[in-house]
Amino acid sequence: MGVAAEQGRIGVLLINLGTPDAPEAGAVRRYLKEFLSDPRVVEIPQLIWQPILRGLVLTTRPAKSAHAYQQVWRPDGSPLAAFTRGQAAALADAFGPGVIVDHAMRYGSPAIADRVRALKDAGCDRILLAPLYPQYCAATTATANDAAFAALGALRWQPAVRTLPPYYDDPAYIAALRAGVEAGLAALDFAPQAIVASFHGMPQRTADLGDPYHRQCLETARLLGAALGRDLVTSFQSRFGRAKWLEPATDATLRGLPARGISRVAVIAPGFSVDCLETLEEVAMQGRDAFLAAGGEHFAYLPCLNDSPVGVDMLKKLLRRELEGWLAPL
Ligand SMILES: C=CC1=C(C)c2cc3[nH]c(cc4nc(cc5[nH]c(cc1n2)c(C)c5CCC(=O)O)C(CCC(=O)O)=C4C)c(C)c3C=C
Ligand SMILES: [Fe+2]
Ligand SMILES: [Fe+2]
Repeated sequence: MGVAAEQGRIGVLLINLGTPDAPEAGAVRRYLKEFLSDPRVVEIPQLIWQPILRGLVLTTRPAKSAHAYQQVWRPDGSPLAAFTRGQAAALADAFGPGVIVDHAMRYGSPAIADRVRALKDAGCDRILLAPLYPQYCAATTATANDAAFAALGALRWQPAVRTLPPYYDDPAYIAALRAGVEAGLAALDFAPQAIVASFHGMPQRTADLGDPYHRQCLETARLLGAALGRDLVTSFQSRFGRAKWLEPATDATLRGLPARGISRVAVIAPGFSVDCLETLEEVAMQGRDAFLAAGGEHFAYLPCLNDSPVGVDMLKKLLRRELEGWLAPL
């Protein structure tokens, strides 16, 4: 395509992780191959990792994961994709006619490179990249930005670019989480003795090498606990592979609560911008089963902010702030 006919627009690109196109082994295999081949995600030299990935992981995991995806798939697709589309749609007109809000996925579609080019072709000479991860992790935030920068590297006439910083301690994020938890608790027919805040895990080594993700999760939990006026039990889920991951693990934590006299629990996943396989299947289904099997009596999973008005308002606030100087002050 030639030079865009119109310039002077601003693009906002919401970026999330990505998800398979269908809850079937073939589609899951394609997704996992791209995801787990990212050196930002699995930090093992490719010469060693690729034979394990192709010979072992991609021959066994896709069928199991496809089965898990089938438990949560919606008529309009993967929950992660549907909620991310919902966020982009709800934000579409948030910043006026000169601002185009779009969304992309780091793995699968819509691809980041395609959406960056589309924004440029639509006349955006300024783009705000917004990886929707409250806590920074190189395996999520950095690789999303890397992919966008790689796409920019192919352009003769690059737009100016900003990136949304992590927002793990932002008062607007904590307030939105608090509102979501309070509404969720009010709708329950039991009073939980504990609230478990489950974050996605990562290898302990990644934290030791300087990734701030772990301490940003702990800070989010501390601030949210203070806002709610009660301590949260913090844990880390979705362990992958044999290395030591962040602890305590969510499944072990849930299994251990009844023995500590806690038989009524609510679980939240504040690190996930939207509900997805990891929250809806691993926590809300497997976690519930584990807790009840260990003697728990009441279990509730409270949804992520997703495309709720409270969640979208919070994103609007964060994004508007990053657009300061590009847009006239409010
Ligand atoms: C080496 C493995 C992984 C690291 C490191 C990792 C970090 C990480 N992931 C998220 C958010 C999500 N992960 C999701 C799925 C998922 N994650 C891994 C592995 C690692 N994640 C796998 C193999 C999978 C696929 C599912 C499976 O086969 O079990 C998802 C959900 C995707 C969906 O389609 O719904 C999210 C979201 C974060 C925030 C993070 C940082 C620490
Ligand atoms: Fe993950
Ligand atoms: Fe999982």
